[in-house]
Amino acid sequence: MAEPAPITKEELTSKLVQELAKKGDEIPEEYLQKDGFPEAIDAPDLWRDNLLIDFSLLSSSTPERAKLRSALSQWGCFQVINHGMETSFLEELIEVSKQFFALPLDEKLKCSAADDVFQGYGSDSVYAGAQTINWNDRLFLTLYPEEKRKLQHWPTKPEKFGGMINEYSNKLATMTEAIYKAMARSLNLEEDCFLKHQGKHGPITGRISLYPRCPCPERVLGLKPHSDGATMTFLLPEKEVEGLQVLKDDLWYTVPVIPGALFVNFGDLGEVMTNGEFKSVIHRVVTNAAKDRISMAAFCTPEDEKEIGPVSELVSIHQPQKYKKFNIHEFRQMFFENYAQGRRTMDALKL
Ligand SMILES: O=C(O)CCC(=O)C(=O)O
Ligand SMILES: [Fe+2]
Repeated sequence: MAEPAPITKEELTSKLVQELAKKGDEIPEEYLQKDGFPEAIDAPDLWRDNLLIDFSLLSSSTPERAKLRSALSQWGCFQVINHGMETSFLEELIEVSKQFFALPLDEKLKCSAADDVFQGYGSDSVYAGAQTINWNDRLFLTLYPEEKRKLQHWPTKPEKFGGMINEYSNKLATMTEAIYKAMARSLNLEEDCFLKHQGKHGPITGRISLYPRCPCPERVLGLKPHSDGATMTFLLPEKEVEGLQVLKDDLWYTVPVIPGALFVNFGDLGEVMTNGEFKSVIHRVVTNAAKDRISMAAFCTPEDEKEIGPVSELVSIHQPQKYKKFNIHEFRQMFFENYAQGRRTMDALKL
């Protein structure tokens, strides 16, 4: 199956959840989860202790790296604080994103994803195939490195948007490098082991999502259970509205919003790279009837020309290779095909 063909702006508009939500409380069948879905557990202490990483300690503290290792191998995610970005800056990023989604439709369509479904403003239903559709609209943008940005899809309004996103992306690129190093050291590997494998300037793609308030939250998901087609994802949530949940041992856990913290999760390419030492976490987003929710996800991937596969340092007689080797183009194709059929790409990557 090929990637989806471009669609017209009219088709795109007809699939926007924000427009649908304005029409009233009737929800089309294709958004409804037939059998509902299980509730999540609140375990706030876990997120304030075992799964909370102090970024400023990663380069100097062995215990902090051990905590990182344990979080990634057991859960595939953590929250990170003391990363050097002010809480007020992060809150403003969400605010500016809110302002984008609040613009008139015509203005937003200037960044439309109609001609390229993986860049710009649009909704998931465009390429969801015959499955239940996610209750969200989003703005997809290549954030890093700068020369890969497709600026025709970048909003010019609000005016602050471009500058703030630029600052944020550069900061994430620096953080990624430091986290890859700490991950390697936590596994007693050479510090540059994962960095060499990924390249220093692997693309970071942003996905800013709007989950409009939903009249039927018990039957509708903002984002269905999935794992990310990335090595690692940084997620900046809106401070007042929770929605993200992660799966561990068949139970769902609410991810609480910790002001100023970023949620970091491992994706499929990260699990492959570490030969399964670190897990690609399955997660989902629930909706709520009271408020819209905004989040900003940033997906880190390897440099395009890198071969993807488990690093040789984590393959041995005692630790057989668990995943195939492939390149990013093969991966994107597989990811899209599996996504459209509601399957996990991870399963197709196993040997
Ligand atoms: O909105 C969120 O909290 C999660 C977003 C996400 O999982 C994704 O975009 O892949
Ligand atoms: Fe995700």
